Formats: sequence, structure tokens, C-alpha cells
Amino acid sequence: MSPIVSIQTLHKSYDDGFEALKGVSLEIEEGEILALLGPNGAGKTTLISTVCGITTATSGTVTVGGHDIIKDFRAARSLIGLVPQEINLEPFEKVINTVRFSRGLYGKPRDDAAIEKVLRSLSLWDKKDARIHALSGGMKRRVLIAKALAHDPRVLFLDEPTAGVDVELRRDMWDVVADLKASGVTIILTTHYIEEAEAIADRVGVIAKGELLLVEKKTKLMKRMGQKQLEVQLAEKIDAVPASLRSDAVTLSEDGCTLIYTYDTKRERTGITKLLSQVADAGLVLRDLSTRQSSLEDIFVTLVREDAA
Ligand SMILES: Nc1ncnc2c1ncn2[C@@H]1O[C@H](COP(=O)(O)OP(=O)(O)OP(=O)(O)O)[C@@H](O)[C@H]1O
Repeated sequence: MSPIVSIQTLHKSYDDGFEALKGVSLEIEEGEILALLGPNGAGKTTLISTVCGITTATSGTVTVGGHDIIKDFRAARSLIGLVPQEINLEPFEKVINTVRFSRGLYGKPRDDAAIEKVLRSLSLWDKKDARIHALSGGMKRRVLIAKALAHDPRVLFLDEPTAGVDVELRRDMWDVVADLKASGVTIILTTHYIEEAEAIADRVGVIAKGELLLVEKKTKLMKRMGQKQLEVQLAEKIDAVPASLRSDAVTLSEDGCTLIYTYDTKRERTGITKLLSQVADAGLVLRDLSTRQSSLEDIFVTLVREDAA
């Protein structure tokens, strides 16, 4: 299957000479949710702005649905919806009119049934006649999404959809994104919240200093790079790791009640059996065992740190 978005060696230098994208190549499959992670100034917004035709690339090519975004910009843009980071709505406009207007901007004929479908899918139908200023922050974000979906795009870009929103609203947005995916929309979102990528993305791309450091299936990424920790809770507190157990992989918790063993999930032999027999040989009595998988956050921090080094 050919990708719905294909980005080939994209370079972007701004007028002041700053190189914000240094040859980014990326293919996005139809129906997936791709999260772009990266520190401030990494180039995430530049990348999506270029694909959406808001910023012009210095070199490289982008196609959306097989259409070149420069040579065939109308066809390409008709397939794209963009939800900007900032809420930029007309405060005294009615919800339904602002969404209708967005559809008109793409030269699509008025279609009340299509607008109703979009508003209903975002639980905004009850609010269709409300003025924007009377809506809560969460509802305003939904209106931004409704506007971006008004012309039936197949690809939706969300630029930090949950920046600065509370936990409840963030989860609400995740549900909205999941529903959109279920309806067949391909979603690319930028985020600073690693837990967001962990919760909703199928694939994760990590950008730093204008380069795509990695793009991989989230599950595979966590498996490939993940480390696990086995926590061995002891029946009695100890002062130090027994000599027979001493290694870089074994540490003692501050309260002296838990031995923490870090192991690599990629290795065929994790060393757990040996560790547990050594614990028994050292005369230690176990109270409980638990494991902890390293999170995407650990992986991200390691990657960006390695890149900086
Ligand atoms: N119009 C511009 N002129 C010059 N430099 C720019 C311009 N727009 C962005 N930049 C620079 O390009 C780099 C990438 O910016 P971009 O907004 O793409 O990053 P980002 O990853 O989206 O960051 P954030 O997470 O902070 O939103 C930054 O160093 C930024 O200062």
C-alpha cells in the first residue's frame, strides 16, 4: 500500500539562514496515528506547516494522497486538515457558521448533512447555535477540530492538541482522536507529552534539531529499547547489597527494603533466575516481586541525550 503522506529529504532554512529541517524523510500510512515528539524548537511545527503548505520548503518533496504539495497544491490541500496550536476563533460567531465557513474556504459546496455529521462526531451538535465565546476551553478545541474536518480531509494534523489543558480534557481529546482514527482519518500530532504518544500513537517519530532521529512502531520501540526493572522486596531491611550480588545491575532502595535489578528485555537470558538463587543463597527472605517496564519517556530522554552528546 502506498503511503498517504510521503516526505522526501525535506530541508527548510528560514530567511535568517536558520536550518530548521535537515533532510527529513518520512512516510505515513493511511489510518495510522503518528506522534511527533521533540524538544522545543526541534522542527515539529515547521515540518507540519510545510506539509500543510503554510511554509515553503527549501528543497525536498512532499506528496499527500499522491499529489505533490507544490505542483498539485489544490488536490493535496483538499485532503489535509490542520488544527493549530492556538485557539484562533471568532468569538461572536456561532459554532455552526464558523464550521460551514471553513468548508467554503476549500471551495466545497454547502452541505448541511456533512457539517451535522462532523459536529455530532465531536459532541458539538447541541452547541451548534452557541457563540464561540460562550464555550469552555475544551469545546473551543473541539470547534477547531470541527473546522479542520469540515471539508472531509483524509489526513488531520494536530499541532500540540493538548498543550496547557487539564488532565480530564486531555483524556477527552484522546477519545476524540481515537474516534477519528476509527472513522478512517490518518492523524499526525505533535506533542510534548510523552504519555500522550504512549497512550494514543501507533508510531512515534522523534525529532531533534531538525533531524528525524527515529520513527518506529510504539510497541516495537518500547520493546527494542526498553529495559525492565525487577524489584525484589525483602522481608527485612539490609544495609548494603550482599557481596555475592554486587554488580552494576543491582542497587538497593534508599530504605534498604528493596533490591532493584535492571535487565535488558532483548537478551535471551535476563539473569533473573540466577539473581533469585543468589538472593536465596545470601539468606535473604522475599516479601514480594514486581517488574517495571521503562517508559517511552525514559527512551525519549536517552535518545535526545545521545544525540546531544
Ligand atoms: N519564521 C521563522 N524564522 C526563523 N526561524 C524560525 C521561524 N519559525 C521557526 N523558526 C525556528 O525554527 C526552529 C524550529 O521551530 P519549530 O516551531 O518548528 O519547532 P517545534 O519543534 O515546533 O518547537 P515547539 O515544540 O517549541 O513548538 C526553532 O529554532 C525556531 O526558532
